[in-house]
Amino acid sequence: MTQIENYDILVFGGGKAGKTLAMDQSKAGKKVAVVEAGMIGGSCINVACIPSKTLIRSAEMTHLARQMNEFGVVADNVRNNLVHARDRTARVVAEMVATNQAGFDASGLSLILGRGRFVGPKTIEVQTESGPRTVTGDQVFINLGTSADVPNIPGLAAANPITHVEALQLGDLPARLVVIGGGYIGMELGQAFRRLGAEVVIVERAARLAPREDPDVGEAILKILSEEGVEVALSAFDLQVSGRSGEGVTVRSADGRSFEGSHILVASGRKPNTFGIGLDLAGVDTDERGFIKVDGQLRTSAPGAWAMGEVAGTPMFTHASLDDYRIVKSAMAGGTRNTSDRIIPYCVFIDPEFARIGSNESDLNKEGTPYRVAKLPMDVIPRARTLSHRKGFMKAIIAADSDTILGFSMLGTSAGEVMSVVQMAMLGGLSFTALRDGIFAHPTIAEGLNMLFANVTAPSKAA
Ligand SMILES: Cc1cc2nc3c(=O)[nH]c(=O)nc-3n(C[C@H](O)[C@H](O)[C@H](O)COP(=O)(O)OP(=O)(O)OC[C@H]3O[C@@H](n4cnc5c(N)ncnc54)[C@H](O)[C@@H]3O)c2cc1C
Ligand SMILES: NC(=O)c1ccc[n+]([C@@H]2O[C@H](COP(=O)([O-])OP(=O)(O)OC[C@H]3O[C@@H](n4cnc5c(N)ncnc54)[C@H](O)[C@@H]3O)[C@@H](O)[C@H]2O)c1
Repeated sequence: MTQIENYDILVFGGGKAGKTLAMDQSKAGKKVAVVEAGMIGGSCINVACIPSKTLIRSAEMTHLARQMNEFGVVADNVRNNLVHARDRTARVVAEMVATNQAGFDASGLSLILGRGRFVGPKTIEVQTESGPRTVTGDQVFINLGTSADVPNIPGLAAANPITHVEALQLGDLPARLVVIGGGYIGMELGQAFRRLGAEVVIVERAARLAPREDPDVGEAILKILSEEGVEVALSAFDLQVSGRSGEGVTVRSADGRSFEGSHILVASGRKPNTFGIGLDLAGVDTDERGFIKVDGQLRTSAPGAWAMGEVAGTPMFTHASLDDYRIVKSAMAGGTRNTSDRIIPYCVFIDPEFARIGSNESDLNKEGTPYRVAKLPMDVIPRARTLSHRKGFMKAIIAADSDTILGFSMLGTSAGEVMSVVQMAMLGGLSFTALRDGIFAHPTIAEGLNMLFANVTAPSKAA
């Protein structure tokens, strides 16, 4: 065994929560090490949110350029250069990696690059370029993230499918991309590749897109994608794949439908990076899917070991992982913040965006909770007309017997930003009338909130 190096704080996996905690604790004077396989700054900036949103922006610009006539601009023969788009994406990623590296350096933490695995409680062996190192921590924080799951579909693994990692680095546009899964990644990248010039077919096993959202959301997204030429095959079960990605593939569903493509992208969910890393030797328990079991303050079953971010079953968003850091920091200082007392917003970066905070109709119907609903089509909002961004709607959910805002969903331009306005009202405990009667600048998209909340009906009187 190599000589053991001891740290006060040992962070295993440098995702959003882990790197933030590590810098914070190092600046506070603790001796801190981060064991990271190679993605400085974690998956968000290297292979996930940042490169996908950067490529999506290139796709959006291409799409807009094709519509220039509508705006009185003559732009003929518009086409996308994927190599330039890819290089722009790589530059944005490189800048953010450099910013993260500078942050690590300034904080004084030790970054140990190499794949790690537990060899005992709070003890990790790391395979670094210069050989194995063994490190321990008084407290260990596991933030290992997840990877694309390649489902057990006959022929899929043999087809050598690409994942988001390869898709975001392509220099040659696939002629026809078959996407397995119509969730976040499938919808975002499916639309982007269509706009970049590829034919795209999304094969989804659920009966509608965005199945966790209200049916009107999935229907509206389906219409938007279909109008752009993205083919969407719903209720596609028991798939079988033949061929190889890059050479030609065929996907068949049980009902006899067949989808051909040049490439296949798998986007059907994620699996935790917990396999083969000795969690049993560390005394850290996992659930049947491999996610680490934690309590409400993110403690694992092993004393002095915590888990944060996706690997701990936290909703798969960077801002949720960041909030795990806040919860752990609070818990370390004796605080009581808990994962059960937070509402996590999210935004799907299709165009127009879809964003949600709090409950939707489907959630409340399932619970049997009565509510009031107000809906507003985007095309009545003056700003949406000036921008020619008329698609989608806003929807607010209000308690049946009080003015409390229970939730907000929006499919429309700037949905992520407008949702944050409603989120602040919810966090501040404001009633919906504050958004109905507040003065918003004209003409902004947020101004639509005045109109939306003016549509809330009066509470029903108890009999
Ligand atoms: C294509 C895509 C787009 C996304 N877009 C968004 C978005 O727009 N907005 C949003 O909020 N979320 C988005 N997400 C989700 C988001 O990326 C994650 O929720 C976020 O990065 C938080 O991850 P994390 O902190 O759990 O861990 P990660 O950031 O995944 O970090 C885990 C780290 O552990 C390291 N690691 C793993 N195993 C080992 C090992 N054995 N030894 C050493 N190191 C190891 C990995 O290299 C990695 O750096 C997207 C995800 C994908 C895949
Ligand atoms: N904008 C964002 O915040 C953003 C963007 C991308 C990813 N993410 C995060 O990453 C997570 C993973 O994304 P994802 O798109 O891989 O997963 P997802 O859970 O969002 O969607 C997976 C989809 O694949 C379908 N599916 C599963 N197995 C299938 C099969 N065998 N055949 C056909 N369809 C199948 C599911 O029904 C589902 O609709 C997301 O849940 C999200 O939390 C967030």
